Parts: sequence; C-alpha cells; structure tokens
Amino acid sequence: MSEEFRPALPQAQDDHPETPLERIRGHLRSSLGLFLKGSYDFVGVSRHRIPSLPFMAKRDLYNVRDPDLIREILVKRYREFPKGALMERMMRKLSGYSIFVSNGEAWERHRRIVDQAFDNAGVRNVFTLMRGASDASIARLLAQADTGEPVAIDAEMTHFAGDVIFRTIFSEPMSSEDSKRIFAAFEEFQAIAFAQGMIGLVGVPIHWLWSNRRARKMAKEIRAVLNGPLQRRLKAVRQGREVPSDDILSVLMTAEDPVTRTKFEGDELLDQIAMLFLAGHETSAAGIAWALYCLANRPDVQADMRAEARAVLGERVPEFSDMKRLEKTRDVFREVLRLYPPIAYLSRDTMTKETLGDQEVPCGSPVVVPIWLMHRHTKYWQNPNDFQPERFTLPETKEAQRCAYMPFSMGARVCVGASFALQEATLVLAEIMRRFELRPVPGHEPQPVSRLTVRSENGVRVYVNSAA
Ligand code: HEM
Repeated sequence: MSEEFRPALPQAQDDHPETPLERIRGHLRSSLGLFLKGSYDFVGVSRHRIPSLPFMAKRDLYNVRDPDLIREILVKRYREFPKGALMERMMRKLSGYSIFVSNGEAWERHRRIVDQAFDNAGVRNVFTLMRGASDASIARLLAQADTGEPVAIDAEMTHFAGDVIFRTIFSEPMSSEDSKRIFAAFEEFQAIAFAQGMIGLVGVPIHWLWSNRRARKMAKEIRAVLNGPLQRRLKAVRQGREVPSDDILSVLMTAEDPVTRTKFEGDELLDQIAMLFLAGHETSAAGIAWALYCLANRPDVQADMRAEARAVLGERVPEFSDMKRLEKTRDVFREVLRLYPPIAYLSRDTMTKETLGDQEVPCGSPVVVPIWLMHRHTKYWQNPNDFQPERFTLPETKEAQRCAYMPFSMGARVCVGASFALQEATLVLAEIMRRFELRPVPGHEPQPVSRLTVRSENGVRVYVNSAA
C-alpha cells in the first residue's frame, strides 16, 4: 500500500473573520465551514450561530453528531423533521414542488410513484442504456489518452453521468449540442441556487435577489432540453406508435399511485424529470470524479481493480450480472463516498420546539446532519482521512458502517437512486480501469468545496494512458 497519498482536505476556513460580511463571503465559497463546524470526536448536538448582517434576526443551527439522534430524525420521526422551505424555494424554478423538496402527503405520493421506476427490476432494465453512456465515455477518453495532456476528468464524468440519466429516462443519448446547453445552464443555475440558499439562511428574503431573473432563464433553458424528448414521447403515445416500455419515462408516465389513484401528468411530469436529472447526475458525477482522483494517486489499487475487471469481464461487453462480482471496484467507490460524500450534509427544519440531546431547539430551526463529519468521525473510523478501500471488508468496520456511514441518507427519504448510482459507478470505474492507467498531475491538488454537492473548486485533472 502506498503511504504517501493523503487525500485532499478542505482548506481551513477562518472561524474568526473580521466582519460578518467576511464570514458570509466565506460561506458563499463553501458550506463545509458553516455546516461542518465542530471537532471530529464529539458525540452530541452542538449549536452554531448563523452569520447574519447586524440588522437581521439572530438564528442558530443545530449540528447533530449522535447516531441515535440521527436515526430518530431521519428514520423514526422523519415526518416531524421536514425538508426546509428554503431548499424548496431555490429549486422551484427548475423542478417545481417535486420529490427532492416536497413534504407531507405530496411527497408520499411522489415517492410511491418514483419508487416504481427505481425498484430492482427497473435498475436491471436500464443497464443496457447505462452501458451505452459508458461506451460513449470510454470513446471520448480514448481520444484524449496518451496525448501527454492532463484530462479534465470531472468534466468528463459530468458528461457521463448526465448522459446516463438522460438515456435511462428517455432511451436516447444526449446530443452534444444539448449536453453543452444543459451543462452550462446547470452550472450557472447551481451556483445561483447555492448562493441564494446561503443568503436566504442569513435571513435575506431570496425573492428580493436580482439573481432570480438569471436563475429563471437558466431553469427555462434546462427544462426546454428535457421537454423536447418528453413531448416527442407524448406525441408518439397519442399517435399510437410503438414506444420504449422499460425506461424511466415509461414508468413515470404510466405508474399509478396505489393510494390516490393518480399519475404524474403535464407540468408535474416535467418537474419530476428535471429533479431526477439534477439529483441523478450531479451527485454521481462528483463521486466518480473523486474516485478517479484517489485512484490516480494509488497505482496499487488501480492494479487490483484492473485485475478484477479483467478477470470478471475479460474482453467482453459487461452484463448486469457482472456488477455484483466487481467487489473491489464497489468497495473503492464506497470508500470514496465516505471521504467525499457528494451531499455533505442533510438539512431539516423543526416543526415544534424540540429537545435534541442537551439542546433546546426552537420551532423552525435548521437541524443539520453533517454526513461529512460522521464519515470522518474519530470515534467510529480508524485513520479516517486515509483512503483505505479494504476497510469495507473488515469486521471491525461493521459498527462504523451501521452508525456513521450514510452517503445516501437513511430512512423513508433515503436516496431513491442509490442502487442506480452504485451500478453506474461500478460499471464506468471497471471499464476505465480495464483499459487505462491514471496518473496524478504534479502540483495539482483538488480543493474540496461543498456547494450543492462536494466538488473540487479547481477541477480534477489526471493523466490518462493506455494500460498495459
Ligand atoms: C453517488 C450518487 C448519489 C448520492 C451520494 C446521493 C445522495 C443522496 C442523499 C444524501 C439524499 C438525501 C437528501 C436529503 O434528504 O436531503 C438523496 C436523495 C435523493 N436522490 Fe440521491 N444520490 C446519488 C445519486 C442519485 C441518483 C443516480 C438518483 C436518480 C437517478 C438520485 C435521486 C435522488 C432523489 C429523487 C432523492 C430524493 C428522495 C426523497 O426525498 O424521497 N440520487 N440522494
């Protein structure tokens, strides 16, 4: 095992900047400072003042680092800790009141319908479509390999994950023109949504912000790209033409909620598709890019994965049944999701006055589950900042996995696409490893920042060469 590689840590954020404005500016750069405050060995609930301008009301957020309380919030009493209104306001322009942000009966209905598209059979059905996106990504990498130039692997993985979700929803690849349009618009939308979220937390009503016009324009652009194939499909159905029957769109259009006997229709269908597109590509892209950064720095782990991919797949096309045999590959991805959880924290609001641990929490307060901190908690993990994929095979890590590992959250609102994400990551990582060898770019250390997802502020670049 290589001893020299230390996975990049976020730059320390100054806890005592001169002015409230400076503190706010720091949080606009990355929320890792605000939401992940506190030591990595504390078990309990800590209270933190939300930075605010002098004339704004003072509010606190509550950071929960106790596995039993986390379970209570996410699993046992999830209805009493709904998602906050701020997130919903940020996302409304792009995806209406859809599954990621909704609460109560509306969410229960959304989830019952969306679950039908993502059950196990659904994930198997879309495997061929995923493989199409993986083949396209390998072809793009082949064109960039052995050139002596670093490859922007984070941008490539964003393209890959966007293509996967587009193909698995619509049964068609994303055209290169659409992919350029949608990624540019998404990048801008996310930057605005994150900044608005941070500003909104401080207490500024976000509907006052000038950036709303720009966010609306970007959301319109994204929806237009997704609406094209949706309208084509609806027209084909109206005309009685044959349409794909096993992609995500076909299930979303036909699945009926068993309780209310309703379906997704009209704008609501486009809202849910836009949400799935966002939730389904940004997180996976972030995770896979971090995995490739870690692998570039660990040739020994690459060699193990290459041997596994070649033993399981040989020279042939991967099949759905191969995925569960790529165990090392899957453990590498699980370890990367521990070190760089794409969603660094979960945020909920209290609906009444609550007592959490030794804290009295007023009604309407933000309660944060800091996934990042739990994944590096020294009470549960040995050498928490090291990249050690083999830890997932050790019996002594079982307890940590049970109480301090939650990259996909837990409980009723657990990620709907968890199996889907593990499958696409396993597939593309095995495909990359069986063909290529990655090397780090000297002097380039990615800088983790958490905006909507945990990304590198300065990109992720690696050398890609053909493997022997
Ligand atoms: C490595 C990749 C992924 C990670 C780490 C991840 C993580 C998460 C987390 C932590 C949540 C809970 C958020 C919260 O409660 O505030 C979540 C929810 C969700 N995820 Fe994922 N996700 C990933 C990939 C995907 C994919 C591929 C899809 C769809 C294709 C997806 C769709 C969703 C949806 C719809 C929700 C909302 C579920 C609900 O509220 O009922 N995710 N994800």
